[in-house]
Amino acid sequence: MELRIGVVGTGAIGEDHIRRLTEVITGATVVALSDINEENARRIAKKYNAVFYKTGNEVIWSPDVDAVLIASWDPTHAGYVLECIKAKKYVLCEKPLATSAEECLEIVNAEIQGKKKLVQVGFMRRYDTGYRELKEMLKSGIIGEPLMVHCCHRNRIPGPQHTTDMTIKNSGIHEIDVLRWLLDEEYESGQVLTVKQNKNAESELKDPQIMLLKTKSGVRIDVEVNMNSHYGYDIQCEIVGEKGVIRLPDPNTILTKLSGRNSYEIYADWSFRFTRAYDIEIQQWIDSIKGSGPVGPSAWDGYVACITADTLIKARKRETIEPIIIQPRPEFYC
Ligand SMILES: NC(=O)C1=CN([C@@H]2O[C@H](COP(=O)(O)OP(=O)(O)OC[C@H]3O[C@@H](n4cnc5c(N)ncnc54)[C@H](O)[C@@H]3O)[C@@H](O)[C@H]2O)C=CC1
Ligand SMILES: O=C1[C@@H](O)[C@H](O)[C@@H](O)[C@H](O)[C@H]1O
Repeated sequence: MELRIGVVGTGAIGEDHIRRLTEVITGATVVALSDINEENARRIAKKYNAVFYKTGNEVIWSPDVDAVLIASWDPTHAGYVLECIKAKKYVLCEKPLATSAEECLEIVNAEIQGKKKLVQVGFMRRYDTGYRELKEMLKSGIIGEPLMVHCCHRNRIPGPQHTTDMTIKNSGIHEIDVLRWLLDEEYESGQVLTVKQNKNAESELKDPQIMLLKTKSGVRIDVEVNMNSHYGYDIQCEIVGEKGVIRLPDPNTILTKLSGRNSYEIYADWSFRFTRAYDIEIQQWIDSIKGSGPVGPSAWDGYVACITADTLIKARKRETIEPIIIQPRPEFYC
């Protein structure tokens, strides 16, 4: 049975997910889409033989749509996810789940009231081969207990209208989620350092920033989130354990030997770096919702990531170390 998918938001990743659902993923067809950029959405609808709807809610409530993928701007996510829960439809929402922890809790409570897990959040790094291997190695105990984690999240240039808070809530939120998943424990406290300003950054944008996190067991984490690396998209993660160190591999690009140099390509952005992870994420989402329901990052994971990001933003503004206070996890998400 082909699952009929509606897509809300057909910008960069929305269009890429539509291509993926059409050309790579099996068992699903994009039948409907919407975007406030009507001209672009109509172009994509024509290209993929889907129906254009004027509003996202029309896509969500359409009887021709079985499940929804949300890839519109961050502040629109919560409203659309709540609408999907009302319509009792499965939804894969790009990260962040919402732009505040309060909105995330509203989603969590609506899902619990509906008595059915419908929501998955687009934390695709959990599907990246490198991160999965790191998790397996940590579990094997080969490096002993993890003690420290050093990460870099470097973007070549920021997207339009990128703000200082978004560096944490839109970009750094990937590390917030994936490190909690890797280490399999919650955070205790967080802090953000701003550093000497990159003069290539827009003047209002504090860039780069360093997120510092401490987990409940005492693991210390530092993450450089840099929106203006200029040289490329570069994701690094090194875990220092009691007996050794493990490190996320760089993407497997071709080694070129030319003019007296060895060189590897560095990808320009996330769409190249995580292509395979998105493919696996979406295929597993489709397969799971045809079966007993989503098994990927839940609305609860979306909430924990968001409250952590909110706390880090507060810590940066106050120049303090802030406790990360997470509500008790409801039985529904255990
Ligand atoms: N998992 C990942 O690695 C990535 C996730 N994302 C997430 O995906 C979302 C979209 O990001 P991009 O595609 O890079 O941005 P984009 O700006 O290229 O596309 C966003 C689209 O949303 C549309 N939109 C805005 N308000 C809307 C509304 N009320 N209803 C319907 N459409 C609306 C815009 O017109 C635009 O076409 C963001 O939430 C972002 O955080 C983006 C890139 C990578
Ligand atoms: O989610 C993503 C973007 O929205 C974000 O802006 C980038 O910084 C991330 O690396 C990318 O994965």
